[in-house]
Amino acid sequence: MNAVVALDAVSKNYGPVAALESVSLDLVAGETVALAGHNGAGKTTLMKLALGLARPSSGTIRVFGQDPAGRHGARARRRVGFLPESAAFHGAMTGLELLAFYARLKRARVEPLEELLERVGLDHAANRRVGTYSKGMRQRLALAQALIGEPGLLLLDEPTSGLDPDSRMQVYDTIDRLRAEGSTILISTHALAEIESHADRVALLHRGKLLAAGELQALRRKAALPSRITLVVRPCHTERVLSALTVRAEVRARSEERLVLAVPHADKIAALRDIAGLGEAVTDIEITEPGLEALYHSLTREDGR
Ligand SMILES: Nc1ncnc2c1ncn2[C@@H]1O[C@H](COP(=O)(O)OP(=O)(O)OP(=O)(O)O)[C@@H](O)[C@H]1O
Repeated sequence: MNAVVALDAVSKNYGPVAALESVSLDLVAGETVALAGHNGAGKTTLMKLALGLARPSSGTIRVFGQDPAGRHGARARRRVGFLPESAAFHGAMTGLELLAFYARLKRARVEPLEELLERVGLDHAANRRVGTYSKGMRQRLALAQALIGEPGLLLLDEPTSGLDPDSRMQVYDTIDRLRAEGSTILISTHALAEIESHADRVALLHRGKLLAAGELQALRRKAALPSRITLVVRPCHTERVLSALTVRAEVRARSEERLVLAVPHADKIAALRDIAGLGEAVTDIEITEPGLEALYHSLTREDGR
């Protein structure tokens, strides 16, 4: 399958700082990949390389088969929509005027702009001055700006940064809709816990290195992190529950009526069978699989950092 974005052993140095170290990563048409990592991991640098705003120190990057910073990069760059980490707009213009301005800059068609505002849930505010928009509305306007010209690739740099939970949800709703329509999207984020359900694959960056890339389920299996089982037990039954377990289980927390266990993924079903056999000694159960944050911690520990 042809990659929309293909990085092959890409390194980028800023003087002594290695912002990216030999990163190889492909993004194929129709998939949403979360580029996840903490501050300074190299996420924005990777986006800048994909936009042709910077060149790799070594290795190659191709966007739609072209070097985006090369002689023929303009054709590829025109097919990319970009949401920068902090977008600033002129407050005196209306949402619609602003999109028309950006459409002219991009030499894109101006007619479907109302439709774009509708897609990001801003049609009701099309003729309001941007200065009266909330931060969440401005971010959705920035997303609409990135969608001008029906780009084949969307690069979203920290799209939910600094937003309250409601606004974050609205941005994710828009991203989910674009994803369902088959857009190709690269989202950079340090909000590891919340990105999980909004991407097909995750690429974990840490201090310029790609720690892992793949579907979350597969990464979880590979990291073999334990599942967390929380049990509510009848008073004074915790010991009985523990002695009934035939699998390795680490007790993470314990009180008279509550047990929190860490159980290896491979032993989870056997543990549940043991617990089911206890009848009414256990009154409630909750199973939590390790999230992206736990995975990231485990991989950075392995990496010795
Ligand atoms: N123009 C530059 N000159 C010098 N160092 C830079 C430059 N741009 C980035 N860096 C450094 O490269 C590293 C990666 O930065 P980058 O902005 O790509 O990370 P990030 O993952 O996007 O971080 P954040 O989440 O904080 O935006 C950091 O150590 C940063 O200080």
